[in-house]
Amino acid sequence: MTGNSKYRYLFIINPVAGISGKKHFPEMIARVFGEIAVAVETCFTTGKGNASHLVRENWDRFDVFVAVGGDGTVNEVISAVAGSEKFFSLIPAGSGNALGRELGLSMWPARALKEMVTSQPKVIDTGTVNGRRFVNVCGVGFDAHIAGRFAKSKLRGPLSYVAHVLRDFVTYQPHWYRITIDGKTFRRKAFVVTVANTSQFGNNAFIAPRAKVDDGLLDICILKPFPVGMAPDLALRLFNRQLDGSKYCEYFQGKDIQIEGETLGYQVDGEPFVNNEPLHLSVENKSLNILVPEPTESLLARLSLDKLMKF
Ligand SMILES: Nc1ncnc2c1ncn2[C@@H]1O[C@H](COP(=O)(O)OP(=O)(O)OP(=O)(O)O)[C@@H](O)[C@H]1O
Repeated sequence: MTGNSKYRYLFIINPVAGISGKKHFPEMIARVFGEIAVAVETCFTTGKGNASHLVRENWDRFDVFVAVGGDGTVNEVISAVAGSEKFFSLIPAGSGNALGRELGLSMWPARALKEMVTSQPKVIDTGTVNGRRFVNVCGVGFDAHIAGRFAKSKLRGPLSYVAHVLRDFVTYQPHWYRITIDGKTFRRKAFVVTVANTSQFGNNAFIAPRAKVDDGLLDICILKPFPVGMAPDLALRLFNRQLDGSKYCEYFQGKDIQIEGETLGYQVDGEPFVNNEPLHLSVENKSLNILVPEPTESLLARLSLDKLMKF
């Protein structure tokens, strides 16, 4: 028996997240968790918004709501759990898996599930944008453009992201934005303006390398227009946690951010939205109880990969 045996778990599985089938998940979850938790149930989402609905519908029956899917599923579950005494957890099974990677979880669902048995409680920050909750990143510009493309695409998985980026980044036109960070306002033409609670878009693309999920701050990365020839250097920096060292990047930290612009399609944890109002973003310090295993080999593997890439 572990300390987690006192909890009642609801696993909310998105059947279309990522590229792997999910039909075997309920059986796998019952096998691993059946004997150690007070109660374990699984359910499948039926469409957009359904994961939040499933949390609310089952609120009193469970202590831990587990998202099984990608960052869109995570966003829907955390939106219903944040600010309460209930716990959130996740099995990364999507295309980008930004939060799972940030927390050092295994990208192999079966392994992540086994590691979850020994999870420890932690409290992390979330952000809000015009009243909508996010846990990873929110942004305007090229990332929002790609989120829109990806949402319409039938192909999922990391390679689908790469294909969209390669197809559109040469022709994408940067826009002007009026940005206010903790009361200081300035204008910038930008390829991307990202406001980040965690350091990455997903797939270890570190748009905000200094971001920490529990520091009470949002990190703002402004990627200015750059010559096409600089794309390989910026891509290398993105995956090597060094984007903030580029002369095309301006980097800030703050708690209260406003973004105004003519074109304000934006993305929230990878999901696209259209908006005609200025975006108001703020951090909610220590607003989400999570249950995750201590970072082990999966995080260590990532760290040693980072070290290798520096040589
Ligand atoms: N049964 C369903 N049928 C169709 N879409 C669904 C269903 N359940 C959930 N969705 C939607 O699927 C979308 C994609 O899910 P999710 O973001 O978890 O996976 P992903 O996009 O593959 O991974 P990532 O966000 O990590 O890149 C979300 O917008 C979610 O609302």
